[in-house]
Amino acid sequence: MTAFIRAEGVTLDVPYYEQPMRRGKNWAGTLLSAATAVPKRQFARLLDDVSFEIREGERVILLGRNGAGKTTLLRVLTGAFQPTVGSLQLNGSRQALLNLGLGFNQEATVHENIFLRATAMGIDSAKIRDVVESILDFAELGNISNRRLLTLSSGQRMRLGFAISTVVQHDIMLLDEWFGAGDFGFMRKARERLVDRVRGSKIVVVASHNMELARRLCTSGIVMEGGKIAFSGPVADAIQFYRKQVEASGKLQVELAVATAQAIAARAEQ
Ligand SMILES: Nc1ncnc2c1ncn2[C@@H]1O[C@H](COP(=O)(O)OP(=O)(O)OP(=O)(O)O)[C@@H](O)[C@H]1O
Repeated sequence: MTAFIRAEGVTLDVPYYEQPMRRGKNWAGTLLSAATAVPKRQFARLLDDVSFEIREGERVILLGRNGAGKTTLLRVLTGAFQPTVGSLQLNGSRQALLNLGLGFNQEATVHENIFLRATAMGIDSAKIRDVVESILDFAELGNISNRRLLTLSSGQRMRLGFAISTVVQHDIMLLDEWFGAGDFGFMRKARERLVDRVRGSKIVVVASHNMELARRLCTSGIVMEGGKIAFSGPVADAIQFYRKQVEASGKLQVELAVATAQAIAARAEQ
């Protein structure tokens, strides 16, 4: 089976509620306005007419400044969000490393959480039974597998999430940043497994600000800006485009700061 991802005119609108200013003349007024204020329902366009095709063998880095839409696009690719308009086709099994804590039940034990999470990932129960020991081994949690999840440290939970998410090799790998999970020793082990999974994947899409990673790992790049694709092409060109974009915005900010300082100085002289 040949893996591919094809997005055509993908647009995503999400509803959100805007809270009116809750400020009274005194604390009683503030309390009253907070109690009676009605939030206004609005829609935000997070992705706007996004089209691209990723073929088998491609490793794509999503670049862009904070809030450009990289994580949102990854969430659409995982199936967490359905496009409002446009179409998305994915051929191949997906492995998403976006939120390692997703699907955990705090009250359930470590052992039970492995079954919960792996089932949610679409792994059948016979396969889960086969891999449960290796997950516990990798996460180094075998000795506390009967403890409830809420008693674990955040690093231990992250290790568990990582071990479950990467236990099976998939065709398409979706990554949000090249994250660190757990302490130094575990991070080294996690990185090795990640490199292994990346090598074994037919398609990789990773959102990152890390240029070095982009150059080493990826074949092409997509630069996002305001929920749209600003550039798409070979990784070296994408990095160059992104660098120029960042430099231009830096220059603009300096120019704005200078203009503001000059305006303040001119006013002070009047
Ligand atoms: N549920 C939501 N409702 C409203 N706006 C949202 C929602 N989720 C994300 N956004 C907005 O969408 C935009 C894109 O967010 P996204 O997380 O995709 O950015 P990003 O490119 O991954 O940024 P970063 O590099 O900071 O991680 C941001 O302006 C964010 O505030």
